[in-house]
Amino acid sequence: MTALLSIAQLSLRFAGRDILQQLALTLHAGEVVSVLGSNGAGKSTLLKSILGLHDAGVDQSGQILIAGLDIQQARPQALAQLAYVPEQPAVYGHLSAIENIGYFLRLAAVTPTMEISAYLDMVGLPAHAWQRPCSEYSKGMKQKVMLALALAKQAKLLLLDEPNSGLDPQATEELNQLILQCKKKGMGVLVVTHDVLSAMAFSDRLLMLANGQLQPVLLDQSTLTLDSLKQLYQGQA
Ligand SMILES: Nc1ncnc2c1ncn2[C@@H]1O[C@H](COP(=O)(O)OP(=O)(O)OP(=O)(O)O)[C@@H](O)[C@H]1O
Repeated sequence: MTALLSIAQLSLRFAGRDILQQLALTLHAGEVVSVLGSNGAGKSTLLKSILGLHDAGVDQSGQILIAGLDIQQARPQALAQLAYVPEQPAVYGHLSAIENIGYFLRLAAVTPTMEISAYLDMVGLPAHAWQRPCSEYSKGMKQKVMLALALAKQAKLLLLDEPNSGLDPQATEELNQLILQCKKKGMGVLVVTHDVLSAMAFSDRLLMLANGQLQPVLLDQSTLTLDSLKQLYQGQA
């Protein structure tokens, strides 16, 4: 089975400082992987590498394949396979959910297999909001629009940056369930987060980014304390 995300020997330097060092990661269909790490560890840098967003001048080496497609050599085809939800979901405030999704699908030259409203229904966005401008939406509602777009686009790989930040407990639970729904549909999901409890709830694997590399983390919710987490982040666990 082709991995949906395959990263090999990824190294990246900013101003002579190593941020990622020979980093490796493989993620398959139906798998949710969460990346934890201290502030400044390089989590957003890693996402940017996967998205091919670094300036041409950035010192980066290694290989990133999305559904078997090289992000450097077949960028448009590789990017067509993924959906990215940034920490602040990027939707046009003056457009409604339906208009936003319609616009982004047209940009991607994708014809959805169902009505856009069916995808909004699937992610649980209340019908009364569908035609309202997204500037009136909460963060959780904007995330739902972006997840509906990911489903309509039939993205294979979903990247989520800090999805739980700024969400109240109910919105957090709804988002966690949506991530599991994407997993059930066979998407591969990569989450960068500081919300360890949520990550434990929806992830198949937890990884810690430290010293430019990803290491597996095993956590037991029953013994989790702030102290044990601090130790984990300091590499002493
Ligand atoms: N364009 C850039 N030029 C130079 N240094 C950068 C650049 N972007 C990020 N950095 C540095 O690279 C390091 C990793 O940053 P990054 O934003 O990836 O960390 P992070 O793990 O996402 O942190 P946080 O949890 O705070 O969001 C930091 O020291 C940051 O200052």
